[in-house]
Amino acid sequence: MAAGGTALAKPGAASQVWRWVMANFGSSWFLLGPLLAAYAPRRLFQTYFNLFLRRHARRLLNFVDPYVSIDFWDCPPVSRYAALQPLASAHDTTYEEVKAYLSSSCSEQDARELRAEGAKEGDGLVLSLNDGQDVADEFRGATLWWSSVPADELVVAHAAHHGQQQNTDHDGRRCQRLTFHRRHRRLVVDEYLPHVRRRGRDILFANRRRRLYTNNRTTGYSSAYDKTWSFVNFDHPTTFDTLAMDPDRKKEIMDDLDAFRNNREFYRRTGKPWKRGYLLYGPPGTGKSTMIAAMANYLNYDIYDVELTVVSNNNDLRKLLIQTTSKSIIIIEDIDCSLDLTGKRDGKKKPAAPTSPYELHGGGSEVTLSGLLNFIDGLWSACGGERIVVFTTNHVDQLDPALIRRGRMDMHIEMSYCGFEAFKTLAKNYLDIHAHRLFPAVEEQLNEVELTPADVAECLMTAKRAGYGEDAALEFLIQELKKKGAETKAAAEAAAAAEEAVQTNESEADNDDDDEYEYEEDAEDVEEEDDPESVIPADISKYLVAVNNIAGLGDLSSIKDLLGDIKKKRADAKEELQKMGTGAKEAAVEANLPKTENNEIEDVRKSKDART
Ligand SMILES: Nc1ncnc2c1ncn2[C@@H]1O[C@H](COP(=O)(O)OP(=O)(O)OP(=O)(O)O)[C@@H](O)[C@H]1O
Repeated sequence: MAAGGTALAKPGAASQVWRWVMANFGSSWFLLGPLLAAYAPRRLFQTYFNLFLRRHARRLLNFVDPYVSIDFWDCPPVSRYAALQPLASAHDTTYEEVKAYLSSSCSEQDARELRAEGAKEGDGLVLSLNDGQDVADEFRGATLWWSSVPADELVVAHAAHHGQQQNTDHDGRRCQRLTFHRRHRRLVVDEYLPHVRRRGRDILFANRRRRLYTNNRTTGYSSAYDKTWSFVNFDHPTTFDTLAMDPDRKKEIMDDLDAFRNNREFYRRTGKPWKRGYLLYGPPGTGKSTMIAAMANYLNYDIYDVELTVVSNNNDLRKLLIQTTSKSIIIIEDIDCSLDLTGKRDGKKKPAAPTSPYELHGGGSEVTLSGLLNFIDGLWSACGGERIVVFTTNHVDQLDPALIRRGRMDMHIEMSYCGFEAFKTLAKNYLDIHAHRLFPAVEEQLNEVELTPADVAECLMTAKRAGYGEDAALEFLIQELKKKGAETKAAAEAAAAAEEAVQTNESEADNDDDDEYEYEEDAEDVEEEDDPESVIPADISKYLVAVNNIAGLGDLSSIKDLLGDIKKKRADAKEELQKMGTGAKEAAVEANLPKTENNEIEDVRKSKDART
């Protein structure tokens, strides 16, 4: 307007310009003007602006306002359909991560008006900026500002700018805005934002409530609506501090877990999937399950407890794996009892006879060793990363070596009977004592007796429940250990006696076999030498003394018959002997067998007499 005013103030000059324009462009302007006005005045202007002016305008704008902003929108609620797609449901979590990051920054910084919301999981609170508040953040020498912008404000501005209807999709949503100088653009995009996301993820992970999952029975016909895993919150109180085991071994395991957790780059560099297998083996009650709980608490991981017997086939097993999250421990307890996994890797297992209505309708598990091996370290096992697989067993020797070879089960951990160091942990847990005058006596007994930590824990619990003090509780434990020692000794003696008896019987049986062997050889010699005397070896006289009586028979065929009969009789007698107890056996050897043989010999003699 000011320029127009000046022009009006100088009519002479203006009319001169006008005259010049009309002289040069008058005719064509009069022709084109109405056309342009009718068809494309606005478009023409936009094109002209984009081509020639925008660059200059932008330069000017940069000069006036060199700041760039990035908005992070709250995600719309996940649709029901998306929630049913396990792989697709990984919706963008950036907003949550940014908010978690800001939550920690906000509490440290001096923003005055904050908004507090309950964390989605766990008991924590998420603090965020109230509308209109902003907070500065420093990163590698750059200053950046975060502010919370109400969605309505953004929507109105956006709609006004584009001349559109207000989009109601944004209702109730919020936006976190990051503002920074344009010279930090690369730093922000390449380093700062990944840092914010990583840190936010860590905060969300630390605040979440841990879960213990178990797999639901599958039928082989699962649909997208089937829930593969069910879960409860995992609140097991066991830690490595309360786990009773040798401290050096415990430290070794903790170091191994640390090395696993902190070595993401190492796994990436070496091309190994980021996972590790642990085999826990030992007698019942030595703390295998307790160890898993301690591991989960130490790493802050979720637990997926796989019940193999309700997984119908290898395909369903793979689906289970896909639906586990990273930072988790997948366990298969009592792997030796879970399924018959001793079959050939590729061979299909022979279906067992159905034992329940479920199995009758085709519900039995067809998971094979091969399927399980793929589950542990096939291609699918690498998805997600940061996973630990744990097998437990009471009978490590019964497992297929392929299942537990190093590389699959990287660390084999033996959980053994309670030693003195382990006892000290239990004494601290249950009696709250670190040392006591009775400890040496307990140590002495523990060196003698094999008692599981579960047994020792139960003793101390019983003493505690009975209201015993420290002295009485330890005395009680010592008595229990002595009792157990006496029982063990008696059992060992009985076992040794039984063993000795078995060995005696076996050596007797061996002697018998030797006798038979020699006897057969001698009988063959008889045929050749035709000398009945030589048939009777003297050293088997214990059972065959009566045979000497027929030395004068002289009839080879009768002797052969006799030998055959005696042999059969002895075999029968031996079989009977094996069924008898030791005392009865001796009696039979002394009394029955010779008598039987004598009778037999007598019978043969009679038949011989009859023939002659
Ligand atoms: N090493 C241990 N440290 C602390 N407590 C233990 C330990 N071992 C056993 N316990 C106690 O005994 C109970 C049973 O132990 P746990 O279930 O861990 O044994 P397990 O070896 O897994 O037995 P199973 O082979 O029968 O499953 C636990 O609840 C715990 O209270």
